[in-house]
Amino acid sequence: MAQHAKSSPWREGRDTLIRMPHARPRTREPGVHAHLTPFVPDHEFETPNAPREAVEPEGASSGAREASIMERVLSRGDASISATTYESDADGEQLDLAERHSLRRVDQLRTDLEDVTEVEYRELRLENVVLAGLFTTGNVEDAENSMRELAALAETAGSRVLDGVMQRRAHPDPATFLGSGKARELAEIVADLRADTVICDGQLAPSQRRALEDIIKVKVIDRTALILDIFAQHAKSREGKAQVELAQLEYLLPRLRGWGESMSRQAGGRVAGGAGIGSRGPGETKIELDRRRIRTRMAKLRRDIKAMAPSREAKRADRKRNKVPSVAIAGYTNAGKSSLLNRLTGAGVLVENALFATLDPTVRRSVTPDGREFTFADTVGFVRSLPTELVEAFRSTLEEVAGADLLLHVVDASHPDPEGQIRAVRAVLSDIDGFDVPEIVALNKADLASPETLARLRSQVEHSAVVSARTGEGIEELRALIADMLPRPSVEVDIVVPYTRGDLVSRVHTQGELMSEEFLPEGTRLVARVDESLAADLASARQ
Ligand SMILES: Nc1nc2c(ncn2[C@@H]2O[C@H](COP(=O)(O)OP(=O)(O)OP(=O)(O)O)[C@@H](O)[C@H]2O)c(=O)[nH]1
Ligand SMILES: [Mg+2]
Repeated sequence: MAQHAKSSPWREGRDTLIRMPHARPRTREPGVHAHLTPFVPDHEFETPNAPREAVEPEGASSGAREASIMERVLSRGDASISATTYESDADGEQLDLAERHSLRRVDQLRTDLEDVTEVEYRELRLENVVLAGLFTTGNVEDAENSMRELAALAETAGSRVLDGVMQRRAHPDPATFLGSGKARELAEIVADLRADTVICDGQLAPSQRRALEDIIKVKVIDRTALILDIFAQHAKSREGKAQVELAQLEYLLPRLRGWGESMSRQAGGRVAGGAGIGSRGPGETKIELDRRRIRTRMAKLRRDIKAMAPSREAKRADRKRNKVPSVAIAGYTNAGKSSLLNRLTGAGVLVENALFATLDPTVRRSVTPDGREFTFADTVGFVRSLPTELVEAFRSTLEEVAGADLLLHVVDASHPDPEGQIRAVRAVLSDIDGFDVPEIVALNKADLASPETLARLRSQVEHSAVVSARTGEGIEELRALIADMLPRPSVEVDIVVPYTRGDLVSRVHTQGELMSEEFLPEGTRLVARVDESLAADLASARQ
């Protein structure tokens, strides 16, 4: 064990919490932890540091703040709920980085819950956090990776990770997640560092969270809440936003007790009167009111999402009808999916050195080297053990993948555990009904990965390409592999198309595989492979 401790960044010990100074990838203050190893080797954390001022004016008393929140909530009738600031159904251009950052600056932990009800959840502001994890099964590396990922997620959410601690124990403590003694040690660390939030690496039962908060005296959240928060910050499309909000509410509902028992309280008459919800009876608690409003909001979101579905369905049906083959790009978050898509298509899809830069499906057109058209769809990044509340929120992305002709699975080959990432992605995909799409594994970040790792990974997957989205290495090979694995048009034709039907000739160029083209007096003679519908159109055009 001592050996292990030496090579590991953890300061291990059976009787103390294991601290993980490396959990702090971006240091802005000179201090003890200034020499930290980044989470991912290429993480430069170049994201501009948005100022993190609080939303409320300085000096605002908590009473005044509460009143202003209340006002905001009350000024939103049901009508404004449907007019929530959803942006266009962006299915392509999602480039407004500046806008994202300004959004983050205003309210870095924005949650759409503000539209619904005043619950403590949305007062959650992750500023200075300490991470807490359990180190259950023997493997130190896994535990470290999981904590590093949590640290990177926390950074993505806009918080500063001050420290990380882990406890070695076989099972989470049913009452307090960490053992209660360890929780008290953690409370001291938190007080020392003046942290305001603890993020637990796992899922906390509502009662565990409350018990931990009672001991630690600051907000405690779990991995799911953190991921939800990031999703809420990054969702761009109308549907993405609605789905994330629904997931947030689902998560929130059983946890409506407030952050610590002391914070739950009875609603004053002011709330009931102004909210315009006439059905509230005397003596009903604020929490019950919130719960009802949340359910109403959830029902509305479900209806909205249902109503949005046709456009996506229609788009896909359209592609199906035109028989444009599609390639879905999937992979672990931060693997380089968007970068690779940019390389392959020259598209300006957002690339950001933060996890979950992409939240909505983004479709691009491309052509194979032999001229066949197809589409690429970028997708959201996966995380290890994606919380179940979130799976539904990503169905739009996942459906995109399931409906594709080919899966381009991008892997960060420079990650400490690429196999674990591959497994995580495959596990989620295999959960989708009828998922049966041929897969190409793109071993990305070859510029950083070791040749041994690349060789090992290559030997484990059937169709792979070693690439670097950054340097362009291997991109041509990948293109060729994609062209090779895309479904081929099935009908072979040898046909003369009259010169009046240039449209058909160009369709053969873009959709078919052209073997030869010859210009005869009566028209263009084409020898090609095309799909059935084009073959039928060609046949009917023949004189
Ligand atoms: N060195 C190196 N860095 C890369 C390469 N490909 C991507 N990156 C970097 O990895 C980070 C993540 O890239 P993205 O393309 O945003 O990753 P993604 O998989 O789309 O991430 P999400 O959409 O957040 O899930 C960025 O900082 C990229 O510059 C590569 O081949 N080599
Ligand atoms: Mg992306």
